[in-house]
Amino acid sequence: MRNFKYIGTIKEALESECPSTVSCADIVALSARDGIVLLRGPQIEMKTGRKDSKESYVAEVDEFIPNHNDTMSLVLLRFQSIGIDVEGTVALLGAHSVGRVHCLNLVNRLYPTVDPTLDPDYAQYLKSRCPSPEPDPKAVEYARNDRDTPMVLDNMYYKHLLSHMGLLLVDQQLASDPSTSPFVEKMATDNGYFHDQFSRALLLLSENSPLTGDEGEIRKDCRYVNEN
Ligand code: HEM
Ligand SMILES: [Ca+2]
Repeated sequence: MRNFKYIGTIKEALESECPSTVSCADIVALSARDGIVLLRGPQIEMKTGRKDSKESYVAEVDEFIPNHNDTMSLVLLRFQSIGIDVEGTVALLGAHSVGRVHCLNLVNRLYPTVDPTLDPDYAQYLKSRCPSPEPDPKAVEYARNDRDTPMVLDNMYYKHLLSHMGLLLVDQQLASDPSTSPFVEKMATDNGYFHDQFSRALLLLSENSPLTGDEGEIRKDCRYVNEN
């Protein structure tokens, strides 16, 4: 989302070469595929042919996208409802082996008291990154998801979870919940296993109820539905 502008750049290049042919939904999916390779993750063969929606469903986002303070059982239920099992959900969260989290989403674990499940040294570091209990929502104040290998999609995320260095509550819960912790332990020791499960689950995610044929359109500008 942080670099959504590049979706527009890719769309412009495609439209000038081959108008009204490649959907924004396919651009997003293939960008994820290529981003994963650039971050030294697995090569995932993805299908194309998704259409873009003819309406905007912003109101449905809150209903279907899990929140980082949700319980583990609710998070698992949400993924299960689109055919992704517990093992796959644990693997998908491994995407938090790259990228950042804004302080706004972290301060609830740091102030007024530090979440006791958080490693104390790590909490101290996070406080230095996020010194105010009430960060300005517009400020670019953040902590990296993974301080050791921030630009590699590897199993470092799971090693950190086992050392109580999960950044979001949802991350830390993955290591403590009995239904997910066995997978966390296995992924922490086996990067190949993590990559295999991540590939399998990302394919399922990318093929979740696509619009085909007349159900959708090829948007001209990814930020707007077509006029007609
Ligand atoms: C229970 C499910 C999930 C929750 C609650 C969740 C929540 C979050 C939150 C709160 C952030 C920080 C956003 C910010 O402060 O700017 C974040 C970042 C991120 N998430 Fe997730 N996430 C989930 C699943 C996933 C999945 C399935 C993927 C991909 C397969 C993913 C990939 C990422 C990435 C790459 C970032 C870093 C973004 C950046 O650097 O700008 N997340 N997530
Ligand atoms: Ca990493």
